[in-house]
Amino acid sequence: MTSMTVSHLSKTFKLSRKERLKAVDDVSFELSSGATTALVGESGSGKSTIARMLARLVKPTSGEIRLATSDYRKDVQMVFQDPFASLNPAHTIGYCLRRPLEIHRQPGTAEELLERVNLPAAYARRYPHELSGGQRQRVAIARALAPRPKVLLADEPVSMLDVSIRLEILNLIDRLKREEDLAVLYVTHDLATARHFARDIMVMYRGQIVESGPADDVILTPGHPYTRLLAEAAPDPWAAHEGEREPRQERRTGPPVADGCLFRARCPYAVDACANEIAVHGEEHRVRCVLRESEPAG
Ligand SMILES: Nc1ncnc2c1ncn2[C@@H]1O[C@H](COP(=O)(O)OP(=O)(O)OP(=O)(O)O)[C@@H](O)[C@H]1O
Repeated sequence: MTSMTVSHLSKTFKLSRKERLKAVDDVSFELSSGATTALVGESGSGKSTIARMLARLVKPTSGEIRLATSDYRKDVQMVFQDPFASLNPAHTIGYCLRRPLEIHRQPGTAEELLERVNLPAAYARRYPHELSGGQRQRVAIARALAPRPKVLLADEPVSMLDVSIRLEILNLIDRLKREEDLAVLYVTHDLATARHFARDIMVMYRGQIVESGPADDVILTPGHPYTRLLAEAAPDPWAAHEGEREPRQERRTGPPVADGCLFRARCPYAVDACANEIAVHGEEHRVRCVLRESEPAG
């Protein structure tokens, strides 16, 4: 069942009097209950801006976000990248978890929420600084679940955690998704976990979704040259820390590209037609590339 429908969503940041940055450019997709959708792409491609618009932390420039249910504040919750910044150090874990229960008038206790994320109930009396990064992220997940949301936005939920515990946290989100029938948006630059945990993958490049479809199709038979590049360059997901992240994409403040494929300057297969308006090909597995017509994925 569709939980959230995103239509023609765009965000342009005003950098100065003259400079504008199109961080998200006409993006449409749906999130379904009981399914994880991954949003992948290199740093600066606009993934977080999409998640933050869905969480109502950033106002869209245009487009529409429609929720199947009526209580947006309760039904859409977010887990952030940094578990050290997301919990107020002045309050106990119990307080952090009881607040959303009270605000959203939900039954249950902080201790029950802790058990749902495999932490001892006694942790309710502890303070955030007494917990490890992974334990804090479990608390952040428990807090997000307290209002019994329909949609969970997970923005790089494990990229700041120790490699050794990343899978545990992703498995936890996966279990909760099944148990609570949640629609999960998993924002990541890690293709391996995207393929493992997501039903569908959307690939972003410079604010646009250049490819989307069932996870295995997108990863095993990528149709867009950019997805192929990402798949070939994919770092070992369990290696070291974030030091090996790709360089941020150069900012897009130059003269706007009127039409055509934004990847064409970097694309080894670019042809003249890439400068024209690019149609999206395919129904379930969609690819925004002119070559798609003559050269099917594979
Ligand atoms: N508040 C803001 N003001 C101006 N520019 C912004 C703002 N927020 C994001 N941007 C810019 O928008 C672009 C997209 O950023 P965004 O954080 O969405 O990318 P991302 O794909 O999530 O990258 P990362 O993986 O590094 O988080 C970047 O060029 C970024 O510098």
